[in-house]
Formats: sequence, structure tokens, C-alpha cells
Amino acid sequence: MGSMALVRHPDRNTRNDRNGNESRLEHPLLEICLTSSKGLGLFAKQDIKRGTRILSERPLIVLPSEDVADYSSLKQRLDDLTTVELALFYDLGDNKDLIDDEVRSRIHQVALVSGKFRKRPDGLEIFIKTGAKAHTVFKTNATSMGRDRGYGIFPLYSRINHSCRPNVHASYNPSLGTHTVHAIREVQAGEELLVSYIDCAQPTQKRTEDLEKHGVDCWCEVCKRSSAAKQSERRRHLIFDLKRGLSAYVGDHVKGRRTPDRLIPHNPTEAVTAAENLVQLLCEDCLEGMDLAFAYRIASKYSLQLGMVEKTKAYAVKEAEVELYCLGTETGYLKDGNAEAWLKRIQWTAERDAVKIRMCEKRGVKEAKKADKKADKKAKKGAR
Ligand SMILES: C[S@@+](CC[C@H](N)C(=O)[O-])C[C@H]1O[C@@H](n2cnc3c(N)ncnc32)[C@H](O)[C@@H]1O
Repeated sequence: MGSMALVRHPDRNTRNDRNGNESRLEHPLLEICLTSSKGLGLFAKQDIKRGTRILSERPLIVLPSEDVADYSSLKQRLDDLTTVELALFYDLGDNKDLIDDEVRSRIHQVALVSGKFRKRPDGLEIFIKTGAKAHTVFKTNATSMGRDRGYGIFPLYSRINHSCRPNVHASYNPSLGTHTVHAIREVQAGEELLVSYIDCAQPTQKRTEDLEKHGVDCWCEVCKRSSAAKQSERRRHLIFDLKRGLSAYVGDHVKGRRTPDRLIPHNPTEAVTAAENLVQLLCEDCLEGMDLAFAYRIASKYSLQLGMVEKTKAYAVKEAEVELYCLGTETGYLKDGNAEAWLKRIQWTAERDAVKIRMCEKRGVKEAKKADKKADKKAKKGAR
């Protein structure tokens, strides 16, 4: 990758700020370049270390989840943008596979309801064309900001293409109010940044179905039918099953999917073994994102139940490492508590257990003294 001749895109490396001032995209680490088959992409200008926060971007617009198919809501948000921001929006990629007649007819409806085109029917066609373009740009680039927060457009992040073996992790951070992107591996100068648009720890067929919704016919290194890809496919089947089984075991069932009993561990010992297998498979397949943090947490949680204190701590430390390079330090918002909170809880549990043991020991000494006294008394009586 590093030696590939990159075509830097001069126009797309120009950005505009909220006040309309044009400025070069002088990002120290990134540049937008043309790829051979995926349109534009975002590339590293220099070597990037694992854990580096590459981007922290605020949304240009946000739509609630229930409004993503509603053109009038999108239009309202676009009407609020400045000319420069609007240009930034319309400059983004628009995947024509993501527009259909239903969308066009909904835009037509919005036009009819507005009543604007009764006297100027020629404007109607332009309105529908512009609407279709806006809708396609939104659908191509909208990024989930998490449950209840809707979908946002992040202009620079939008240039990152998909891979089923990503080298960056991206997620919305509600504590910061930004979408963050972190390197989850060392990235070399000239290498393309690649994120996963879907849950990529799945077999090819499921990934293909999910990617279709993004208009992506993926031809990444994992989807190519090479011998290495075959190995990966075997691992992804196992990873998928282990994740399902463990999620069901911790009570986090995948919506709409029943997990077969054979996949679900029956006790903490089996859960630890399954989590350890998951860690190994994820590492072998270079999937070192938040799935790995999940596997470490389960391994730590059930090691604790089994009283394996050293393993509990070691896995918790590993989880914290992964969480740090995927998300950074501002992770107080995480649903299951962040790794730091889990480490504190383990510390607290270890201290509580130590106190319990000391109390039992003290009680044991007292009981033993009592028994000794009783025996002495009996012995004295017998001697008389
Ligand atoms: C968010 S945009 C990514 C940036 C886009 N390439 C551009 O030129 O602005 C998503 C679109 O990029 C293309 N794309 C992204 N990843 C791809 C992949 N792995 N294979 C093929 N096309 C891809 C698809 O057209 C997809 O709808």
C-alpha cells in the first residue's frame, strides 16, 4: 500500500469553515485521494500509531432515526445550512444504487403539498432532482450516532471507505459530541484508512446482506476468494457463533434472532473458555476492535465468579487496553460501564473478599481458643 501512487484530490482537500472561509485541508495526518474502485478515500500522510485519535468531528446535520426516509425533514435541515456548508454536503459521494422510485415519489409528494409548483411546473423536475440528490447523499453518508441519537453527516469521516478487516474504529462519543476515529493498528504512510460500516465479525453471506444496505459490493481482502480468505471465512463462522452464544449467556440476546442452545455456555467455566476462544480467533483474524474488548470483559467477569483472581485482573487490563485504543479516555457513557469502572469493581471485590477471609480467620482463631479452653476444663475435671 505504502508504495502505491496516490492521486491526491485537489478540490476535495479544500474545506470551508462555518463562517464561509475557504481553507486547505491541512490535516497533519490525512488526505483525500482517488481509489481504484471505491471512489474517493481517506489516506494516511504519515505513519500513524495504534490508539491515535485521527478524527473528532461534529455533525453537519442530524436526523432522528424515524425521519431518515422523510425528505421534508432532510430539506428543513439543509435549509438551515449556510451556502458553504450546503456545498460541503452536496460535494459528498452519492451512491446511485441507494435511490429508488419510492423515494422519488415521496419527494414528489413533498413538492405537491408545498403547492409551489402549481404555477411553475417546470420547477418541479428540478425540485425532484435536487431532492433525489440530497436523499442519496444523505443515505450514502449518514452515520449512526447510537440508539436515540439518530443519524449524522460528518463530512470528513464520510470519505472513509469500508473494509471487513478495518484498521480504524469509529463511533459517536456523546461525552464529546463528536464522531471519533482511532487507529486500531499501526497505519503506514500512504495506506488507506478503512472502517467497518457493519458488524464485520460475521460470515460473508451475512456481511454481504448488511453491506447491500450501504450500496457496497465489497471486494476487500477478506471478501476476495483467495486461500487466506477461506481461512478467514472459517474463523468468522466460529466468531459469529461464539459471539451469539456469549451474548445470550450474558442476557444480551440479538434482536429477532433466537440463539440455538448448543451455542450458549452452560456455566461460568464454559463461558470463560468460549471467551478465550473468541479472543484467539479475533486476534488471528486481525479483528482487534471492540469485539475483542467484549471477549476480554466476559473472560474477566466469569473468571471472577470462579475465584480466579489473577485471570480476572489480567483480562480486565487487556479490555482496558483495547477500549483505550478504540475509544480514548472519555468513555463514561458506555452501557456496560467502561473498562476503568470494571477494574475498580474488581479491586473493590478483591478488597471485600480479603476482609471476609481475614474475618473468617479471626473467627476461626476465636473458635479454636474456645475449644481449647473447653478441652482444658474437661481434662482438669478428669484428672480430679
Ligand atoms: C461513505 S462513502 C465513502 C467515500 C466515497 N468513496 C466517496 O467517494 O466519497 C460510501 C460509498 O463508498 C463506496 N464504498 C465504500 N467502501 C467500499 C468498498 N469496500 N467497496 C466498494 N465500494 C465502497 C460505496 O459507493 C459507498 O456507498
